[in-house]
Amino acid sequence: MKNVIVIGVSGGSASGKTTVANRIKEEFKDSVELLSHDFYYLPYDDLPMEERVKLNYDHPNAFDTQRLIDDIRKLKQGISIDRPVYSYTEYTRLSETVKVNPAKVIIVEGFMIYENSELRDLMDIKVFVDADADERLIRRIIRDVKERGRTLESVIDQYTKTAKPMHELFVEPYKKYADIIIPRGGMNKIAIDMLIHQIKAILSDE
Ligand SMILES: Nc1ncnc2c1ncn2[C@@H]1O[C@H](COP(=O)(O)OP(=O)(O)O)[C@@H](O)[C@H]1O
Ligand SMILES: Nc1ccn([C@@H]2O[C@H](COP(=O)(O)O)[C@@H](O)[C@H]2O)c(=O)n1
Repeated sequence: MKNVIVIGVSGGSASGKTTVANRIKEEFKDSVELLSHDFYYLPYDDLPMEERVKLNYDHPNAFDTQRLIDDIRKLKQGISIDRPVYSYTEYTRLSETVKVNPAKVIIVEGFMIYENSELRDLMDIKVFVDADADERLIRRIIRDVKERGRTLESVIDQYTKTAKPMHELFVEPYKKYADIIIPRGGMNKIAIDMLIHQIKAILSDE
């Protein structure tokens, strides 16, 4: 397929990546397909739930990143894919898949997507959504308790033991690969308008 543009949207957990991706989707509508790195979490279905909840989900080894890379390559070639569906409440992959058709704009969203150079090199524009750690933690607590079936204690425990230290190892150091750093995420209208303008320029150039 001609004119495919791949946009990476990274940033720490609860920084506003999905909000920014949705703003781009609103603009380009059906020309956009969104692939989240989180869809590609490994299922760990050989382990019981009580073991799965203890794993480190902020490490590169927790993902099937090669499948995401292969899927992006297929979409760029005009081939549809069946992407996995992940459940944060079940801590595993569901049995169903979702068909994703090739689109002009593919957004790849995830907190650790710039850590893998093969994945990074597939992207035409790399965005990093920036937010202070305390704001992200507050948002994460609210979201994980409301939407991901977690207790306050479990969110704080996971944040302290894995999410925060892994962010320092696998997210923050890779911010340097971003082309654009967006503070205030989805609320930053000027940055998002500039990004939309740039996407339109690339699409009309090709
Ligand atoms: N700029 C913002 N100000 C306040 N809350 C925000 C902002 N951006 C996102 N949120 C909220 O924070 C939570 C996480 O946002 P989301 O976009 O899903 O982040 P991410 O995809 O990076 O995890 C959501 O509940 C969202 O509504
Ligand atoms: N079973 C899982 C899998 C992942 N997580 C956490 O999700 C975070 C990434 O999602 P964002 O939308 O916040 O980017 C990541 O930090 C993992 O710790 C989880 O809690 N449980």
